[in-house]
Amino acid sequence: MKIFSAAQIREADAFTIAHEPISSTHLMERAAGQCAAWLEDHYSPSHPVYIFCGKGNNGGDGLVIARLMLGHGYDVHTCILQHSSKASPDHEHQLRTLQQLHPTGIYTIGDVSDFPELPPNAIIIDAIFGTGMSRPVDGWVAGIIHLINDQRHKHPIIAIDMPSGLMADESSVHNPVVQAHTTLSFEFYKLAFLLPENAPYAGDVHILPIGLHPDYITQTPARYHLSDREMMRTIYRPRDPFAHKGTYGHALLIAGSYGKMGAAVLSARACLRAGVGLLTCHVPQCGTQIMQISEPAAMCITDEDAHYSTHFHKGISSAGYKAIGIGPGIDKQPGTAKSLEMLMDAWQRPMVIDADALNLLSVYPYLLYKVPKGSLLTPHPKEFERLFGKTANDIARLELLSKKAVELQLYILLKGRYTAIACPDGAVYFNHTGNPGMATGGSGDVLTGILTGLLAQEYTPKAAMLLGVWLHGYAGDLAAAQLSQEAMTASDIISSLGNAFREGI
Ligand SMILES: NC(=O)C1=CN([C@@H]2O[C@H](COP(=O)(O)OP(=O)(O)OC[C@H]3O[C@@H](n4cnc5c(N)ncnc54)[C@H](OP(=O)(O)O)[C@@H]3O)[C@@H](O)[C@H]2O)[C@@H](O)CC1
Ligand SMILES: Nc1ncnc2c1ncn2[C@@H]1O[C@H](COP(=O)(O)OP(=O)(O)O)[C@@H](O)[C@H]1O
Ligand SMILES: [K+]
Repeated sequence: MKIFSAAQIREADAFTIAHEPISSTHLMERAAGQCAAWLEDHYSPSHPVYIFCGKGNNGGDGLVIARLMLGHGYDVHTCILQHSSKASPDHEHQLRTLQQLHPTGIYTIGDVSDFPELPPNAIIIDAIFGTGMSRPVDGWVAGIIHLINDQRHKHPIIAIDMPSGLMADESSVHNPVVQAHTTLSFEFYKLAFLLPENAPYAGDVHILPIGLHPDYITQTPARYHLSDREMMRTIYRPRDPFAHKGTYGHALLIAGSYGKMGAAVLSARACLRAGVGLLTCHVPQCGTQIMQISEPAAMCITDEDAHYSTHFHKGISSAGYKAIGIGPGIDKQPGTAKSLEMLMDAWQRPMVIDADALNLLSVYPYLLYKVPKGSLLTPHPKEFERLFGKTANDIARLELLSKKAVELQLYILLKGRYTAIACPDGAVYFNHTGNPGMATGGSGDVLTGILTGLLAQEYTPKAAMLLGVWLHGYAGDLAAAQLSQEAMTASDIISSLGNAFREGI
C-alpha cells in the first residue's frame, strides 16, 4: 500500500473530483459519512457528542458528522474555532446547512476561556486540522489542544483524518498535538502515524475508504509504502514438489560466543524454520556441543578460538554456501573484525549483517564500505545511531536511513513498532506486523535467522527483507495471541513461524 504525502493526498482529492466525477461537497459527505457510521457503531446516542471544528475542510468534515449524528438522534454540540477570518468554501456551505437544521447547538471558540464544560459521558471529536496543517499551532489554539488533551482520561478523543497539530510528513516534535485514542483517517496511512516520536498522538488508526480514484493511486509513484499481505503473496514462492534439499540452499550462520550461545541457537532454529535446505553454524569451541545438542538439524564448524569466532573467513568462497548471516552474539573482538573484513573481501555477494557485526562496522567505519552491495543490515535504533549518528527527529532519521541505503547500495532496516526497510533505489517500506511482546531478548536473532534462510533459498535481497520482516512480526502476533505479549519469548516466535507461513501470506 502506498503512503502518499499531504500534497499528493490533495492531488488525489482533486483528481477524484475531476475524473470520477464528483463534487468536492459530495466527497466530503462520503468521507464524513464513513466517520459518522464508525462513531455510531461504537457509541450509542446516550453519549453527548462534542465536535471541535477548524475552518478548513477538516472542520467541514466535522460539520457533516454533526449533521448526520443529529439526524440519528445524538445530542451534538459543535464548537467552531475562530483561528482564521476565512473559512474554506466547503466549510461555509456545510455551516449554512447545519445552521438551518440546528441553530442552537453551534458555538464559536475564540479563546481558551470559551472551552465548554463537558458532561461525564461525552465523546470528543477532533476536526480542527487535518492534512492542511502547514505550520505548528500556537497561541490560544494551542491552548485548546492542551485543554482537549487534559480530558484524555475522562473522555474518548476521536481524531478525524489526523490528530490536530500533527503534520503528515514533517516532524511535529515539541509542537502541540491532540492526543487521540482513535484516529479515523481517510484512504491512506500518513507517514506521521508510523514514526515512534508520534506514538502519543494517533492512538488506534482506522483507515476508512472514501473512494479516491484508483487511477491516481496506481499511476502516482510513492517513496513510502506499507507492506501488506497482497505484496507477500506476490513475493512468496511455494515449494517445488520435485525439490531436494539442495534446491533450498546451504546457509552459513556465524553466531555465538562464550555466554552468548543462545543467540546462535535462536538464529539457527529460525533459519531452519524459514525453509533453508542445509544449515552450517560457525561457532567458537565453547559453542559446538551446545549447538549440536540444541539443534540436531544444524551442522557445525568449530573455530580455532575457544570463546570467540575469529577464523570464519577461511575457505569461504569455495564452500558452496548460498547465503551468509553474521552477528548474533559474536562479540566485538579485534580478531572477529579482521575475519569479517576478509570474509567480505572474499564473499562479494549479499549477506545478512546484524548485532555485533553491525557494532564492528561502527567501531571500524572503513568496513562499512566493504559490505557487499545488496546486503541486508538489520540495526535496532541504538545500533543505527552507532553506525550513522544521531538525528534531531524521526523524519531526519528516516532521511538518513534512506540516504545511507542509496549511498552504500544496501537494504537497511530500522527496527521498531513499524520497522522501516530502506532500499538502494530510495524506496522505504514500513512493516506493521509485530507487537510489544517482541520487545524481548533474542527477537532480533530470530529475524537474522529468517532472513539468512530466505536469502539461501534465492529470494532476492529485497524479497527476503520484505517477506522475512513480515513473517517475523506475524509469528510474533500469533505467539502473543496464544501466550500473551508478556509471556511470549523469542523461542515462541520461532514456534509460530509455521503458522505464519500458513496464515500470514
Ligand atoms: N483529501 C481527501 O482525501 C479529503 C479530505 N477531506 C478533509 O479535508 C482535510 C484537509 O482540508 P484542508 O486542506 O482545508 O486543510 P485543514 O486540515 O482543514 O486545515 C486548513 C485550515 O487550517 C488552518 N491552519 C493550518 N495550519 C494552522 C495552524 N498552525 N494554526 C492555525 N490554523 C492553521 C488554515 O488556516 P490558514 O492557514 O488559512 O490561516 C485552514 O483554515 C483533510 O484532512 C480531510 O479531513 C475530506 O473532506 C474529503 C476528502
Ligand atoms: N513494540 C514492538 N512492535 C513490533 N515489533 C517489535 C516491537 N518491539 C520489538 N519489536 C521487534 O522485535 C525485534 C527486536 O530486535 P532486537 O532489538 O535486535 O532484539 P535482540 O537484540 O534482543 O535480538 C525487532 O525485529 C523489532 O522490530
Ligand atoms: K483532526
